[in-house]
Amino acid sequence: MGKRTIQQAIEQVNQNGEKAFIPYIMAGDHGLENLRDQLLFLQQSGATVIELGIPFSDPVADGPTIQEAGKRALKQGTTLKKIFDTLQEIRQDVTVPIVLMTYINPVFKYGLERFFKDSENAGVDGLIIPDVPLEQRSLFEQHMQQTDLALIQLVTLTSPDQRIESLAKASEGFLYAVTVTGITGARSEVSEKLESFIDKLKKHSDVPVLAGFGISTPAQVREISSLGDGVIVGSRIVDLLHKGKRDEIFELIQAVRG
Ligand SMILES: O=P(O)(O)OC[C@@H](O)[C@@H](O)c1c[nH]c2ccccc12
Repeated sequence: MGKRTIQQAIEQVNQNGEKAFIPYIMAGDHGLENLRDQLLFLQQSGATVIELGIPFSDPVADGPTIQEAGKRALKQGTTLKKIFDTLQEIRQDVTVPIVLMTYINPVFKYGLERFFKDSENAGVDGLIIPDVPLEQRSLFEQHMQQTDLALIQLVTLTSPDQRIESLAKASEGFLYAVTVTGITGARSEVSEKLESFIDKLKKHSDVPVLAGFGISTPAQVREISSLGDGVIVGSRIVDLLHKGKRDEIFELIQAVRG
């Protein structure tokens, strides 16, 4: 468990000549009583790591699909405390590494020290906190250092070179290459600049480079995963899970196998 677990899981898949697939789901969408089943389904479908979103009332970086999932989760009474309790109960059944994606506000509300401690106790391996820039890391550095959690950094196509370098160096577990500018959600064309962008990231990063945002079809999964070490898919997974189309999720995940 911890920092190295995420990187190792991805590298192991890559060593087998395959790419990594990280599905994102919203914790508590359809009730936390279903979280175990959802995670096990993703694991059995071939997920390398799972990104689990914490529902929040003001999700500035989320597209409409994930915003709706967050609203559904909140309506079900999902709280951070209940998520940790559920994870603790089910964690031993789920073998894939888990990354929590949360905005900083719920973390402050929960209590910084308590958040990092409970994350670790619940078997969380890494964190994505998109609204805390690298420079502000000192906000929680002290508490984070007492844990073995990986802090995953996001880089965008529009980041200046120097910034790309520092983010690539700082990222733990993997480096998240944001492949479109703007919010999350499906889109149809692969950016031409993507290939050179991912090459550049690979050069500066000691951890695997995975691309995410706007990936929604098996063809896109195949194409984009081939440029780096794997892909992250959120909105499409959330949508298919909501509609009960599990066979399509399976197909999407299996697309990383070529
Ligand atoms: O939904 P998409 O377009 O497939 O993109 C993944 C993304 O949703 C997921 O990683 C995520 C959900 N919320 C976020 C907020 C910031 C960064 C990333 C995320």
